[in-house]
Amino acid sequence: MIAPVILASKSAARRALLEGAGVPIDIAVAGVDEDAVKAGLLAEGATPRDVADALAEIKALKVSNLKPGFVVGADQTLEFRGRLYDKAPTIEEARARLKLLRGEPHKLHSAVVVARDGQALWREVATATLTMREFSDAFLEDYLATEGPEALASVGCYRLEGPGAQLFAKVQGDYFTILGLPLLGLLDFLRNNGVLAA
Ligand SMILES: Nc1nc2c(ncn2[C@@H]2O[C@H](COP(=O)(O)OP(=O)(O)OP(=O)(O)O)[C@@H](O)[C@H]2O)c(=O)[nH]1
Repeated sequence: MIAPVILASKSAARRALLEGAGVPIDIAVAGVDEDAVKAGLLAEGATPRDVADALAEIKALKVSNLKPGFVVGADQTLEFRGRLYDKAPTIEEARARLKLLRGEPHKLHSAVVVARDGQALWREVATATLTMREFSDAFLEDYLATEGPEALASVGCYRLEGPGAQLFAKVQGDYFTILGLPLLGLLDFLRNNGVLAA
């Protein structure tokens, strides 16, 4: 029996991706004050991509100092016109966000870091570019009524694998990256380190 990998994330999508791929995992939420870290990094001029990488590392390192074995930390940031956007806290803000992104391309930066015993061993940051179509206000209201609080759980106010697919004209990038985890590189690391069969 191989030791489970620890996923330092509360993300249901990340858990589903790993368990769906057959990776035995335990969950340990890092409890990092992400807003404070993000504000500090942005004040120093960090890019949205850098912020995702740094947060993934902080979460992985924090849990790896507490628990043995491989610890996976992850983070995803949304970049629109060079600016980082966080999850929308309310449906009203989700509405405003989707109207902002309507008809335009935005980027999702998904970072993953594997750590063990307080040391980062491997990392990857992958970026996808998604272009929303010019959906109507009426469509948006139906979408928000259908998606409800789920729209607040993801950084772009959508689940690509769900009703969110109807928001898009074009998607360029890796599906797993969009859902929040550069999975294929992580699976490669796990195979190269004896966790998964090669
Ligand atoms: N199901 C789904 N989730 C998505 C999609 N795009 C982004 N997400 C989720 O949006 C969230 C991005 O926020 P993060 O701050 O990286 O992660 P989190 O959910 O807060 O969880 P932590 O790793 O504990 O920080 C992640 O849970 C992603 O899995 C998508 O298309 N589908």
